[in-house]
Amino acid sequence: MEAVFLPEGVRALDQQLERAGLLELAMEEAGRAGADGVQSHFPMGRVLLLCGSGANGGDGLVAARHLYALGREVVVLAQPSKHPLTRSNRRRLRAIGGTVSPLTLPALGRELARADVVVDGLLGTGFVPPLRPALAELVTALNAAGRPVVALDLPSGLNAALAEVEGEPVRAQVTVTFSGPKPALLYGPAAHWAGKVEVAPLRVPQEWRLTHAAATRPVAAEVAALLPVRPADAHKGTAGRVWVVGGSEGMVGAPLLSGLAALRTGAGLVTLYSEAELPQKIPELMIQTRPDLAATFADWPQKQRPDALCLGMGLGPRAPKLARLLLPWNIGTVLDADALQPELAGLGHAECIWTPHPAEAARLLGVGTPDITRDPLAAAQALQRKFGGVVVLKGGPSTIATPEGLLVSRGGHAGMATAGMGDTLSGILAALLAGGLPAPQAALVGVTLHARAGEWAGRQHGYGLIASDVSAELGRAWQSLRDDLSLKE
Ligand SMILES: NC(=O)C1=CN([C@@H]2O[C@H](COP(=O)(O)OP(=O)(O)OC[C@H]3O[C@@H](n4cnc5c(N)ncnc54)[C@H](OP(=O)(O)O)[C@@H]3O)[C@@H](O)[C@H]2O)[C@@H](O)CC1
Ligand SMILES: Nc1ncnc2c1ncn2[C@@H]1O[C@H](COP(=O)(O)OP(=O)(O)O)[C@@H](O)[C@H]1O
Repeated sequence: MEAVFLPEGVRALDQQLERAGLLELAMEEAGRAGADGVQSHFPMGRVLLLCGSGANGGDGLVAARHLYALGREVVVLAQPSKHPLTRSNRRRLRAIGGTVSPLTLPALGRELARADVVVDGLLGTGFVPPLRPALAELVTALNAAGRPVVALDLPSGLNAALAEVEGEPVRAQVTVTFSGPKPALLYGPAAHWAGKVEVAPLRVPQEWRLTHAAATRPVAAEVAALLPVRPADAHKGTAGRVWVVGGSEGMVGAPLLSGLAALRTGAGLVTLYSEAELPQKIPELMIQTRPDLAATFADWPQKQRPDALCLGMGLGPRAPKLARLLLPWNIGTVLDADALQPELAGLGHAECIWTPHPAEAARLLGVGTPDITRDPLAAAQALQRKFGGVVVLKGGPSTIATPEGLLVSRGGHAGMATAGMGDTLSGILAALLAGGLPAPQAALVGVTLHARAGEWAGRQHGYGLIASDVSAELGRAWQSLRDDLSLKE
């Protein structure tokens, strides 16, 4: 289980490490991981290390010592050290013959001309934006030189907590981040500056890491362990009955995509309910057309209710009324698209999943879309508190808010940025709910399957992949996720 950290979490963890007398060892491990990152990605040539005055600079000085010991040609330009461990690591570097020169613009210019790779140990989680002008000038010069950069913890000038970018941060090819990733390394546009992100968890007790984490990012095997296993004598009645309630004139494809995804995720019986005529394109789907869905469901006998509902895709303005009617059924319910309306605040129950994309999330919270995308963790949490149940704030990655905490998804493919992809996710989630997974687990498994199927489809179709390609790959995605579990066992 990987931990996602905000700066305050890193500070609290550092305090705990300091009390235990382990902070120095943690910096040693961090610096060594940084040096290993340089060695594995840029094994040849002269290394220029830029070190700030805080602990991030200390990591840089440790990295310099390891690289020097490995026989690399090393040049260190550093600001005056303020952190006690940064000071002691400066002394250690000097003790083995390394030199440290003051970090000035002329010195940087000279050394950049001769460097093959640069290590950015200027600022980490202690950075408080905006970047002061003297450092901003150095960062601009560094980026203009076009040398490959390995950033320690995060590229200097990025606010670790946020996905937004203010001013010009260091542009890194590789970022070696410590303890766990920070939101700025997970979500664009900030993450675009970090290059390839490698996590050096540091040998910190798992419990300490999780205590101070803002969110977690489960590894594939942890998600795979949640996949339901069906008995050999299963039949369509036990494999989960899903209803998709959606579609309206001109919007007839959305419920079909949800229905297809529900079938491909293993739902035994999938029925589409709509007030519009839906084309019978997928023979395995049962289609029920009703002139007034609210009247149809008002007196529906409890015994004939499905195992899970998927509501809102292309449904139009009737969606909130139907949501009010169907949420009290208290069965697994996915609310998407037109069913994502602020008037439904507080109506979520333990088995429901709201699936907004950022613009829908903004509508639900009454804020602008940039307020959502700059801080997806906070937005997902606010949505969960306001609407109840489980929230999947969609994106690449998606953020899942449950009453127990926040999760960040892995995987996906840029080709998934196409219409109908969210409808597909809704169908997957509904099938998992119908199969008996509790909503928090269904959200995590569903988002992971969707992303992985997108990866498989992306290999074949690239940016031209369409939503039904993702459904076609769901079986392979499921199987490959199970393989991750078997490999671990
Ligand atoms: N558990 C872990 O994960 C571990 C993490 N570790 C590492 O600790 C790092 C955090 O270290 P940290 O807290 O010392 O802060 P850090 O990022 O070095 O920045 C402080 C410096 O920034 C400066 N500064 C601030 N704002 C500025 C601005 N706008 N413009 C210009 N300058 C500005 C500020 O200057 P001052 O305000 O003091 O003048 C101060 O000098 C973390 O990222 C990771 O690398 C490991 O070592 C151990 C285990
Ligand atoms: N670049 C990407 N990487 C990973 N997943 C993506 C990416 N772009 C889109 N997705 C996923 O595709 C889905 C898009 O949903 P949405 O915008 O609601 O589509 P629609 O409304 O057209 O059905 C979300 O689940 C999102 O996480």
